[in-house]
Amino acid sequence: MHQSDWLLWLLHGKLGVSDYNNALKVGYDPETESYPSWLVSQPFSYLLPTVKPPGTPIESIKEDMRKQFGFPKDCVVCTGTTDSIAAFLAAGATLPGKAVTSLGSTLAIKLLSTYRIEDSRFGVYSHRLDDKWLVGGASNTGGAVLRQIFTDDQLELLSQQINPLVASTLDYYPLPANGERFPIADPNMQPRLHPRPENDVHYLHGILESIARIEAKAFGLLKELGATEVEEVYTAGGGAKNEAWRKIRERVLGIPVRRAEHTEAAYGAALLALKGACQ
Ligand SMILES: Nc1ncnc2c1ncn2[C@@H]1O[C@H](COP(=O)(O)OP(=O)(O)O)[C@@H](O)[C@H]1O
Ligand SMILES: O=C(CO)[C@H](O)[C@H](O)COP(=O)(O)O
Repeated sequence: MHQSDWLLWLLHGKLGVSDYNNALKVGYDPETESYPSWLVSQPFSYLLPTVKPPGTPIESIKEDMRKQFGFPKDCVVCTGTTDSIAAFLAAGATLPGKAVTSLGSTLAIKLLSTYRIEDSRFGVYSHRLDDKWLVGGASNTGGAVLRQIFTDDQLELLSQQINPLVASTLDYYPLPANGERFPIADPNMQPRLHPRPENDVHYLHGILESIARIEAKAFGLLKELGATEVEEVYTAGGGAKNEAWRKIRERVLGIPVRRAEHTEAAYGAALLALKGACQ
């Protein structure tokens, strides 16, 4: 059971229901809308959840939960999705070639593509989004490694002093611990955060630029593997507020990079609930 399935179960009380985005990671195939036969033949397969499209009504909210949280009597609980897909939905990107990079603790990329791409050599997989595909993966770089070095206040102050139009020559691979998933899949990959210059503005500039290069490598890889080519990137998550970083990324990626109008994944989850309520 996925975390979100458990949380929803507390609300509706019907055990073993999931959506095809969360269920992907337990082997569900969203294209054939079934589990593969090798999985179904396992002795534990009775534990696999029943899968519905995201935003499908499951059940009315349990009476005790309804009273505890003050929901209306007609409140219905719907299937959800994963956090970075919810961030994609929140950003409002609807056309192939549009992508959302979630700069939270990690860096998660979702590119809307007409084609489905799977390549475990590089940690690339596709989530279904109605009749299209969200191609991408999640890198362990991102905000968690920044927080190991700087406070959020320092990040804000130092970033204001960066000149984003000038390329940093510092070359790092910022990771919070050993191990990377995408665009390099290597559980033993070591972080590279040295040499550290004396000036913290230069250091942060080098780190942000290096993370932007990882993002560019990721989009380049998706193109090589046959995904629809990225045209524009929206940004969600805690890193979305960093204007210097946005400009660095725009220079490094060579395409428009915008802050999403709604940068919270919760907004995307609410849109799914709205879809379910209209069914
Ligand atoms: N000004 C900033 N510039 C870049 N990153 C920032 C800034 N402020 C906060 N962050 C990063 O945002 C991250 C938190 O974002 P959030 O979307 O809440 O993450 P998650 O939900 O994945 O934990 C932190 O890891 C932090 O390093
Ligand atoms: O790094 C993450 C959480 O730590 C990502 O959000 C997650 O791995 C992305 O998963 P998905 O593509 O299934 O939404």
